[in-house]
Amino acid sequence: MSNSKIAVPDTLPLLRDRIDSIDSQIQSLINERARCAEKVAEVKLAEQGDEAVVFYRPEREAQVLRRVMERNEGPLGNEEMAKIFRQVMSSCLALEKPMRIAFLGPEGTFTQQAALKHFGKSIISAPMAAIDEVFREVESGAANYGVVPVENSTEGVVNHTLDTFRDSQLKICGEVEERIHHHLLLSPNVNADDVTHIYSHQQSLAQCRAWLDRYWPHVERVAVSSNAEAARLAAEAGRSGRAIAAIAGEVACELYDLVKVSANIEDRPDNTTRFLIVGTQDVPASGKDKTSLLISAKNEPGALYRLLEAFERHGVDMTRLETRPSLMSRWGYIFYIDFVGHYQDPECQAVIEELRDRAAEVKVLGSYPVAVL
Ligand SMILES: O=C(O)C(=O)C[C@]1(C(=O)O)C=C[C@@H](O)C=C1
Repeated sequence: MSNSKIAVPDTLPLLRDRIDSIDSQIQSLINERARCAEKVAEVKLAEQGDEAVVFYRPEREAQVLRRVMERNEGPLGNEEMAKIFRQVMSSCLALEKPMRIAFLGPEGTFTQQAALKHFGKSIISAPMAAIDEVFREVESGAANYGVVPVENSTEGVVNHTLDTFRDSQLKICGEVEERIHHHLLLSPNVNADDVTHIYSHQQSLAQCRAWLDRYWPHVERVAVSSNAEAARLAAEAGRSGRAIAAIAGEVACELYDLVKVSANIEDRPDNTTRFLIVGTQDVPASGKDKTSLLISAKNEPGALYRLLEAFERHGVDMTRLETRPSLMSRWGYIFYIDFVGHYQDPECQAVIEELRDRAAEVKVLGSYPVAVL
């Protein structure tokens, strides 16, 4: 008989006794798991050496979380259960080695929210002022990994992130998707009727454009470096009695003690942002992976067709294509292509080889597990 079929008592004291006893078993098991992780760290150090040791293994984490979801029988939902295991693994990894994660700051940004979703809460947060600073922090070894936004379902790509990959040797080690909910926030010291300006990041202002046109058509919109910065400025203004509202998310609202004037004001309810995890390691296949490429192509008729044709012929599923103008006058365009599969899969290897024959440059930005959570 499986555990889920054991009879549940039906009085409050008995139910609580039962919960206490289960908690104690769960706690012992979590510590037993943590001891295994400590041992894993010793084995990795012995096998790989101090310099080369890689504690964080995105492909293994993705496999663990997928398995949790597959075997889950409820009543807790699959995602809810995976989130619990996400945090257990985060604690275990911190025991092996605490990870310093650089992200597009300041504290309270959606990028920080994405970093916590991907790595769990047991990380050392390192907020950076700009996307290229996130890259530099990882390149210099000051941070283990970085988190940057790459595309939004309403506003399209974050060009700055794509452009930074041109000159960086960093690899994409993972992706994470976050549903973006924007709120109009104000200091509790001021009145909504007195609002003179609305601050936010330019992308957030754009994502709420229709709502702003409808409800705040005459209030000046001001683009600032991030929505968390907008929240900080709104809080600061409120302290001197100035009514400046901010558009930002939940984390920023809490961090700066603001109140929500209106919640979920984004024009599209399915507004989602995709973030990338950048690091220095090549991630082995997890069984469900994506690969990102950067391709410089000559500006000549049929150039893009010849690139795409290779995907079709080998049956490799392309999930994204972005075009950026090349910075070097000699080449016309840079394409960013995402496709399903790992670069070591035979059919993906075949495509990449053909692309190398047809393009000026093909850079594999990384293969990484498809986002689980
Ligand atoms: O399997 C490993 O390599 C581990 O280090 C263990 C573990 C885990 O807790 O399950 C922890 C960190 C890694 O990122 C992956 C998995």
